[in-house]
Amino acid sequence: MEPNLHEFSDGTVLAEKLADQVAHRLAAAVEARGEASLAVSGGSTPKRFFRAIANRDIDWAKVTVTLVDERFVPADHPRSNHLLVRENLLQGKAAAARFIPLYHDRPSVEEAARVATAAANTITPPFDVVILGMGGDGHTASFFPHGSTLNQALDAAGPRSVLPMEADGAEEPRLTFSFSSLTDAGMLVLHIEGQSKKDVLAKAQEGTNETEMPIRAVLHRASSPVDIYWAP
Ligand SMILES: O=C(O)[C@H](O)[C@@H](O)[C@H](O)[C@H](O)COP(=O)(O)O
Repeated sequence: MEPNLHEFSDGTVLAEKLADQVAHRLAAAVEARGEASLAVSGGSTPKRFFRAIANRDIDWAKVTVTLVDERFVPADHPRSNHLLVRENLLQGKAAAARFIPLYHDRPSVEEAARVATAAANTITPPFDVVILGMGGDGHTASFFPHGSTLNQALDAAGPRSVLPMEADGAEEPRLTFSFSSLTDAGMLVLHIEGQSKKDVLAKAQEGTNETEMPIRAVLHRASSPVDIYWAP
């Protein structure tokens, strides 16, 4: 299934439009089921989107927010995605949302992943909305090239779970939802900005080697349609 490319004049216009679409999807889920779920990425790109969605007028008390991946650092560490979400998304109206962290203070990232998997299993699958980013090396979530658990993480038949991941491209051990947890979302979005990311996307779309560019797994075999949101 070919991804749908949505291009915008700048990151602010993109953030507002994406926030409209995500809010609509979450509100519809709450209307239909009495609950909704949103899994977001960390990094620098999502910040404007977080601030835009935070004040959309939906029943946030019925929305569960989590992360597609997390650095294995405490929530007060500057590289924590939980910190990023707490400071930019779980504000205003969205402060009422339930947040499920991936980081847990355990002696190993493997033990933290087991605890995170149990906590994540309280979220009714599939996610209503998943927002992925992409690194310049073609990673997404914490599916890093040649990552320590990459084959397991990208296995479409694998269990819905949070896995530990270590890789040369990751500054610290990571916790990441598996491919099977993320790619059947009601709304599956890849949010990238800048020409260099667009060039990386084009290279990813041309090739097939997922170990080299794990984003290819999402682009080529996600069960949900992929909506790419891009601005210069
Ligand atoms: O924890 C993370 O870093 C993210 O989940 C990661 O997958 C991110 O989406 C890309 O690295 C892009 O990051 P930027 O938006 O900062 O380029």
